[in-house]
Amino acid sequence: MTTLTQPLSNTLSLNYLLKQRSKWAGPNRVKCVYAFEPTSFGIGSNRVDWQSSCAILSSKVFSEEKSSSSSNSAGNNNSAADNIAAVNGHKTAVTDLNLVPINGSGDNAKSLPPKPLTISDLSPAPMHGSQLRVAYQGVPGAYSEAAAGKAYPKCEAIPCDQFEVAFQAVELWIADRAVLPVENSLGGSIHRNYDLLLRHRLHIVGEVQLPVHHCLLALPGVRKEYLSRVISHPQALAQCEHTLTKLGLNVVREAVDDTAGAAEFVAVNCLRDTAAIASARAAELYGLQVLADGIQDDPSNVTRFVMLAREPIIPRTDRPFKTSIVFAHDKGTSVLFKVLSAFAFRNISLTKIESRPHRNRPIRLVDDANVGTAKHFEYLFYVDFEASMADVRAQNALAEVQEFTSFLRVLGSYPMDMTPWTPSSRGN
Ligand SMILES: O=C(O)C(=O)C[C@]1(C(=O)O)C=C[C@@H](O)C=C1
Repeated sequence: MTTLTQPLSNTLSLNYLLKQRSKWAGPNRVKCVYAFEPTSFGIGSNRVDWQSSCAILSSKVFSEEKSSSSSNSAGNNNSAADNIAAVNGHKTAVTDLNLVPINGSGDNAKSLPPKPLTISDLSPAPMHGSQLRVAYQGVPGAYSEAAAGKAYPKCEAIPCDQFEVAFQAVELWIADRAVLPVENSLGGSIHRNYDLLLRHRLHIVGEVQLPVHHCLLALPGVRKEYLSRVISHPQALAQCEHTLTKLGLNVVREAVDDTAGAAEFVAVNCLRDTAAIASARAAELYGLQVLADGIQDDPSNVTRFVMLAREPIIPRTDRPFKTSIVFAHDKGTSVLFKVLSAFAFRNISLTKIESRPHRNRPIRLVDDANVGTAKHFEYLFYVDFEASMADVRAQNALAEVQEFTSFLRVLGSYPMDMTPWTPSSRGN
């Protein structure tokens, strides 16, 4: 039987942060310093939570700008703001969410032309008033660092040695956001992060797509013929597999934690027989030469990253949004078909469906009467669809999905990355 551990309270997290931050701040990497039993499911794991999440998401649509003092779609009389506080467990979320800029406000709002929204505008500013701190997995020069910079141009990027640590950094208020890869156009899904999304209670607040342009890096003076080994992140090795062969490199491939970490390893250990696959920026940072440029098998190689925060953002309808959900069902054979048809009938496009085995890992479900039971599911399904939770079609589709499933959680509703991109451009 799995028992849920108490989530760290904000006070606890802040005390912890005060103790640890001086040690971890600046260039030091955040390390996994403690372990806690991961919660099986967080906010939105049961029907009541999910319903209130949906109610909040649907009742506070900025484009309508109406007072939402009347009853909300969950059928109670709380204001949307109260609901946010209830779901997130503290009132600060309300203030936080009000920081989202809406078409200019204040005395001179009318004279200003409407400013185009950026992804970072839609995400609340940090409560501490300083630079946004963004956790990523890897060391400086990693693609994840570049993705953090693309998502939040003025952020302080905080390197973490594992994905799990990046999640924890946000949960413990050491970072304000985490930016993590979820899929690559060549290598497919990064399953570890799908599993972690489920085990942690962070919300997806945005996405960025980063063109990934790999280089073969070695110590200055080293020639290709000297190489017996190439090291990199497993995804990067997979993305360059054919090109390595075409380059005539008869080398052992070895996986390490991240691309820039591989470059650093070659440089620090003065390895003349080893090359790293990493970015041009990693070459500059660690003093390596570029032996081959653009070695990814597909020039359109792109990795999709998601931005995670402690609070959800308010979904809107005035620009394209995506919503990510995860669900499971424990009976019936046509459930998946029914779920997918809930979107198809409403003309909602699905951009991604991913199934993850969840065998022998019990999930604690809590019903409306607060009675908990442990259930086993064979698979969890992750679905991304192109609609905002502020869109009635999405609300209706999810209400229907809820009928067919035993577990449903909205991971986030967030602006789609619409950045125009050309394969030849270097993203890093
Ligand atoms: O190792 C890095 O530089 C990363 O940021 C990780 C990562 C990944 O996990 O997929 C990110 C983008 C590339 O697809 C290759 C590696």
